[in-house]
Amino acid sequence: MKIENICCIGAGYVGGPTMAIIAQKCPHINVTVVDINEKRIAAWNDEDVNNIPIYEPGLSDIVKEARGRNLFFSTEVDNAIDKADMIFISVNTPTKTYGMGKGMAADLKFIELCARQIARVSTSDKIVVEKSTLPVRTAEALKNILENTGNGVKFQILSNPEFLAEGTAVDDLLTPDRVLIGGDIDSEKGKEAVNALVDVYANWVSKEHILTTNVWSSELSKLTANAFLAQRVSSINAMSELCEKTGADVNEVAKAVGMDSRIGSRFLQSSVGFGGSCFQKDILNLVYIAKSYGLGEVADYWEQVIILNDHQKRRFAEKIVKTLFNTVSGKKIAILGWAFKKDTNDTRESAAIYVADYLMNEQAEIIVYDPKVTEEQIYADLDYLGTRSENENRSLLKVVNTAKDACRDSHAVAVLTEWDEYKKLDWKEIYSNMLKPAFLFDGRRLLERKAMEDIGFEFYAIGN
Ligand SMILES: NC(=O)C1=CN([C@@H]2O[C@H](COP(=O)(O)OP(=O)(O)OC[C@H]3O[C@@H](n4cnc5c(N)ncnc54)[C@H](O)[C@@H]3O)[C@@H](O)[C@H]2O)C=CC1
Ligand SMILES: O=C(O)[C@H]1O[C@H](OP(=O)(O)OP(=O)(O)OC[C@H]2O[C@@H](n3ccc(=O)[nH]c3=O)[C@H](O)[C@@H]2O)[C@H](O)[C@@H](O)[C@@H]1O
Repeated sequence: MKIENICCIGAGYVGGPTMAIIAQKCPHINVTVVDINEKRIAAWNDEDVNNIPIYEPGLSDIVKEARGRNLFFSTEVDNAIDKADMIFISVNTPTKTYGMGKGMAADLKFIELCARQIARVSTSDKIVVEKSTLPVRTAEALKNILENTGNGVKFQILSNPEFLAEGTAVDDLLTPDRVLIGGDIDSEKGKEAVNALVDVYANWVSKEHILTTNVWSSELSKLTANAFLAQRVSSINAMSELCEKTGADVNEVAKAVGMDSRIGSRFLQSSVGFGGSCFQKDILNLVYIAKSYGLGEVADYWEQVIILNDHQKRRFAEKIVKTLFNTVSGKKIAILGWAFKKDTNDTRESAAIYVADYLMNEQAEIIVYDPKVTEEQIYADLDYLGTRSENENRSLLKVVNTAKDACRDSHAVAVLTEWDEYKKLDWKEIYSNMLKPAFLFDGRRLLERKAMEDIGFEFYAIGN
């Protein structure tokens, strides 16, 4: 079976970059990315490719190359669905904020809406691909919706979770560690569908890196991968606190431990806590699934990863207050970095939001500088928390355009995102423009203790 037309529902952090790469690597396939968010689609279509809605190194060049040739962005969802042989569902699956499973389960309403829409408008057989991260056995529900249309159209459902990380999305998509495709491999039609998707990826990924499994293994592998990655961060962060008490240095510990080839060195960077749209959401989802099968110990085991992460964010903020003589009321604190990691403009679940909120509760005046995050986004993140009124958020926190401006006349500086440019700042000048004693809190282990102390800073770094 040869795929000629692909439709992707959801033009977000996954749908946009993933489809851009497919379009670039498969010029013989027409790829249409659709979304109900008109502003987002307009931005993807902006004449100036620098204005596409997602910042990812290398992405704008790929969009420039393929857009208008075989890559299209549109709000005409029905049209694109009907034309496609293969439909990726790449919509958001956030944690539920209401009703059963509130605060834990994944909210699948957007997924269900997509399935119903596909069922309603399709007039020819289609392969439906789960690209969103979903609870194990979601394909069963999708199948149920799709197969009960009564119009004779046949659907095959595949699971093809995405493992890209933000900030390195283009590289991750071009050279993935593996592509995972789950399908109904016990049936001929199912195998055909799996092979059709394998063939798409085989345009640039070697066959050894394309793994096929049954649907449930594929769905569960995605949650498992994120849980393992987040667990490593929480594990090293747990050690960071012990390091601070004992004189050990968490970077040295991470290096020593990571050199054991059975452990490996990646994902052992201690930090102010992991953020991002997925780690927390996917682990909560895993905990909820385990509980729903009555697996209390399994649920508790994974929940601890989140509990430790919340603790890490809180203890960093507490450290600032304690160090500043137990009060930050009326004190100016500069926050460098709002994105949840470097090289992305995504701020979802960023540790910076929680640290700022904590300090604002202590009546600190916060000044933020982030090279890629807009003022509008920063206020939206705070307003979303609902801790205080919109007016109060705007009076307690200001956003500026340079690190120098953020730090001027401040009592303390907190580095919360590991942007490369912060390493190259003129820290001497920053120090000279701050109130004394000048406190510097490094939540990312970005700066050298000795160099900072030589300048005169009172320096604190996670795990050291
Ligand atoms: N952000 C990431 O780095 C990764 C995310 N994922 C998973 O991928 C999925 C998508 O995540 P993101 O791209 O970050 O989300 P996102 O929020 O950036 O994008 C989702 C898009 O879907 C659109 N949408 C929702 N319902 C729709 C509908 N019925 N019709 C048309 N468009 C609709 C929304 O308007 C939004 O633009 C989630 O399940 C997430 O867990 C997986 C791997 C990496
Ligand atoms: O499902 C998803 O959404 C994605 O989630 C993560 O990707 P992402 O959240 O974009 O970024 P990561 O590089 O994993 O970082 C997540 C958070 O952990 C933090 N982190 C990461 C690594 C580390 O050693 N220490 C650490 O504190 C980062 O600063 C960041 O806040 C996974 O790495 C991807 O494989 C997955 O596809």
